[in-house]
This record gives sequence, structure tokens and C-alpha cells, in this order.
Amino acid sequence: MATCSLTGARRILLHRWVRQLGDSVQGPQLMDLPGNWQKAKEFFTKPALSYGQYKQQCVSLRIFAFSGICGGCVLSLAMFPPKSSYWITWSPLYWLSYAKQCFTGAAPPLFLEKQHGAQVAALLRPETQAPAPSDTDVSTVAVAPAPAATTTATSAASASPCSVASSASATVLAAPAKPRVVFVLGGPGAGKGTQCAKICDAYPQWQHISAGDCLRAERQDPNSKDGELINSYIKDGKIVPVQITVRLLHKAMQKGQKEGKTDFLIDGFPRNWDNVNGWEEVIGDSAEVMGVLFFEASLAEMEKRLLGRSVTSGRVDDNLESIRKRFATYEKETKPILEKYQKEHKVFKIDAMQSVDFVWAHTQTKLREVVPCQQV
Ligand SMILES: Nc1ncnc2c1ncn2[C@@H]1O[C@H](COP(=O)(O)OP(=O)(O)O)[C@@H](O)[C@H]1O
Ligand SMILES: Nc1ccn([C@H]2C[C@H](O)[C@@H](COP(=O)(O)OP(=O)(O)O)O2)c(=O)n1
Repeated sequence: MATCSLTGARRILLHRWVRQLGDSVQGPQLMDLPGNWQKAKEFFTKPALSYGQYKQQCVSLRIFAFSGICGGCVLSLAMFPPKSSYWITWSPLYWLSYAKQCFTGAAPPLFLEKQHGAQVAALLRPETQAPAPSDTDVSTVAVAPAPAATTTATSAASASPCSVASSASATVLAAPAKPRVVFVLGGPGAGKGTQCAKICDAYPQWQHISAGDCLRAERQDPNSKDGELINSYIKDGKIVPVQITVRLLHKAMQKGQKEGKTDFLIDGFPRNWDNVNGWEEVIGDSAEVMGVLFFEASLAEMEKRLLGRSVTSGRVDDNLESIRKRFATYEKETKPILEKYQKEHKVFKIDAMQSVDFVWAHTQTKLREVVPCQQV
């Protein structure tokens, strides 16, 4: 038996030797790239005469094929990044900005610093939500708290990561006591409105309230006593006095609550200290400000976008003169407000220079950080 297998092994060795099937190849070293390139080319141009030559050509070709495929994959990822929020969060391009944020203190905390209530009411069917408050004078009543109800969870609630209990019939405490607010800031034309619209399309509990839209609507109202004043401020790129703006925002939030909205994107607000103080005085503790989504883009890009928008927007301030004035106001008055929220670790920065879809993927990731119990 032993003799038999020895003979077999000998035969194989002999066979290899005859056909030159040894593992060693004679040719350029692995790192000799010009030599290997020459051999790789010969694979296509000069047919091998022996197996040894053929193997060398394959070995040389393999080096370039491997680098080519890997390089191609990396290039394609860079040129056509996946539309995934995870890719955006963890892609190599963002490592640098994350590293920087760790030192500048703008990075969001890794772990939750406070308890976040479950938005169970928003997850359940509309009939489980309490009746909304009536439209009341801004000076006397703040934004009505959302219902704090004890309710029986449906399967929809149990499917959500926010639900307190996972059983379909479990009793769940609806925690949110106040409407939640996310301020949306960024320069004129950064794409705030575009992304807010996408959030509201995707998540029905959110309502988009644009301070600029509210002011423009008020200006159109023939019965408004503030119309002329608003018009002149907007044309000059100045910030309208907060008493007017916050009243309109408050009214819009109350209307949204009546329609069952629990989360509000307040777009283009607060734009200066006057806005900050006015919000505190009128809304104050009756709404919970979760954070600020900040869309960052260069002035040149924003100018280009605004001029593009001016073709169809019909806005009195979408012209070069007003745009420049708005930029000046943004730099002088709004940036200090961002710094205030940055110190409170409430700013969630989004690179708005990319395409709409790319920004959207990043916006969703950031929204999850601002409002961790998002159904996203
Ligand atoms: N990521 C983007 N890339 C290119 N154009 C964009 C992007 N986001 C928005 N836009 C366009 O730029 C213009 C301004 O966007 P908008 O959302 O109205 O800005 P904002 O609300 O910040 O003033 C619009 O015409 C919009 O279609
Ligand atoms: N909080 C606010 C928001 C907007 N305004 C006024 C002044 C702004 O130039 C205009 C337009 O604001 P809007 O947010 O609609 O537009 P841009 O972001 O500047 O493109 O409205 C204001 O006075 N106070």
C-alpha cells in the first residue's frame, strides 16, 4: 500500500518536471513593474511557447488586472456614490470633516445626553390623537402641548423603534408633552426649502414652516397692516421685526397641530438676535427646540442657485442687488446665531454643495441625530 502511494507521488513529480510545472517562474520580480508590464503585454501579443512562459505572462497580467479592478471600483464609488445615508456618514471623504468636528466641538454627542420621549401619538392612527387647540391670540396662549395620553399600541407602534413596549397589545405611554421644533438655517439659496419639502414628503408628522413664505403670504394679504413694511424689508434683504414673524410662525404651528402635526421645521429662523429673543418670549418652553439643521454652501454656489431660481420664482428679492444684500445680512446677523447654537452642541451641519439627492441622504442621517426617535 505504502509502496503504491510512493510510486504515485513519484509519478506526479516526474510528470510536473517533464511539463515544467514547478511553482517557480522565471521572469521579473513582483515589484519590477516595467518588466511585468512587458510580460503582461506579451500575453496578448506574443503567444507563449511553453507552460513556464504562459504562467509568467499570467502572473504579470494578474498584477495589473488586480490593480485595475480595485482602482476602477474606488473611482466608481467616488464618482457615483451610493445614495445611502450610511455611505455618506462613513465614506472616506467625510472622515476628515468628522475628525475636524471632534476638535471644534461641533460634533453631535455620541450618546444621548437626555431622555427622549416617544412620539407614540404620531405613530398611531389619527383617531388616537387628542383634539387640537383652537386658534388663540399669540400673546395669551403659547403652542399647545401635544397629547400625553395612555393608549393601547397597535402593531404600527410596536414596529417603531420609538415604542416603549414591543408587544402588539402592550399599553404604551405617549410621552411627548410639547411639539418638537427643528430650526433650519443656511444662507439664502443653500437649499433649505428644497430639503424641508423632502422631509415632509417622507415623514408625515413633520410640517415645514418657512418664515420667508409666511412673510410673503402676509404681504399679499390686502387686510394686513404690515404688508408694506414687510415688502420694504425683504427687498432690502433686511430681517423683518420679530413681533411680526413670530406671530405668523405661531399661527402656522397652531394650524399644523390641528392637522395632527407634531414636529415642525422652522425654516429661515432665527436669523438674528431679535428673532432668538422673540421666539423665547412668545413660544419659549411651550415647544421643544431639538436642534438646528445647518445647510452649508459657498456664496458663489448660493448666488448661482438664486439666479437660477429667479427665472421662475417671481420673488422681488431674487435679483443680484437684493441677493448681495441678503448675503451681507446673513454674514453679519445670522452667523452669530449659528455660533450660539454651536456652543450648545445643537448644530447639525450638512454639506449643501452636493446634488439634491446627495444632500437629501445626508439630511436624513442628520435628522435622525437631531430627533433620534425618527421613523426613518
Ligand atoms: N443641492 C442642490 N443643488 C443644486 N441646486 C439646488 C440644490 N438644492 C436646491 N437647489 C436649487 O437652488 C434654488 C434655491 O433652493 P431653495 O431650496 O429655494 O433655497 P433656500 O430655501 O435655502 O433659499 C432652487 O432653485 C433649488 O431648486
Ligand atoms: N426670520 C426671517 C426670515 C426671513 N425674513 C425675510 C428676509 C429674507 O431675506 C426674506 C426671504 O427669506 P427666505 O427664508 O424665504 O429666503 P432665503 O433663505 O433668503 O432664500 O424674508 C425675515 O425677515 N426674517
